[in-house]
Amino acid sequence: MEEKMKTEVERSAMIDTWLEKHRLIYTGATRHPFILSIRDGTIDMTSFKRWLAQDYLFVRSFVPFLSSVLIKAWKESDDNTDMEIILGGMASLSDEISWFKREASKWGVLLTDIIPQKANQDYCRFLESLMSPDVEYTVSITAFWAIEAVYQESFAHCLEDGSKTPPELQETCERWGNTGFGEYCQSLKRIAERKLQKVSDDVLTKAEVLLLRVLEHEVEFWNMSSGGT
Ligand SMILES: Cc1ncc(CN)c(N)n1
Repeated sequence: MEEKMKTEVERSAMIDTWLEKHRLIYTGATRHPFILSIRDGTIDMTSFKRWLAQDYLFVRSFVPFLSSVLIKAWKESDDNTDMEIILGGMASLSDEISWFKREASKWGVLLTDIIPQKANQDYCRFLESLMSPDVEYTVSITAFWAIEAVYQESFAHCLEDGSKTPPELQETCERWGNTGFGEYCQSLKRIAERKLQKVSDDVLTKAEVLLLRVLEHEVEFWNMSSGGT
């Protein structure tokens, strides 16, 4: 009894504990030079257009991943509201795809001709691996939260007082940096935290490892957008 309670205490706020433990990579993903260059107004527009085109492809791959999370919620969740929160995420992805199309046409980016770069291919392959039914709902929802949270934290940073985000990029930052998106990320985090309290140590370790993989892929995605590999 005492042992079980100790475990529950240790597992409360598991995600915050992991973010503390892996602070360096988390900061690398949420305060990347690409984001800092938007925030200080020095962004190279070639990099922005590269990001826009590559992220459009990424978001298209994100839809089936999200569908797999929805199916897992339906099968494995002990709380009906999980499905509604994830469904809300699906709806906003549909909106996101329309936004990418409008934004691309504004910047003269042809979305039909884009070739996915290596970092994008690797990330999309990773998403596909998470779609396997062998990946537990808890692991998937933790990864899903991390993917959304990196964008939320990154773009919200470009909207803070003192930032010099160019007016033409304001809308992009608001898309992920707005408070509604922040609340949605908080809801995903609460689902993940609730599930992480109940899983075996093996699944807990798997969720932590995959959370780290997400952060690494996010850093690589920003590097690619900045003009790296
Ligand atoms: C690479 C990446 N990561 C996260 C998101 C937020 N859905 C995104 N659009 N692109």
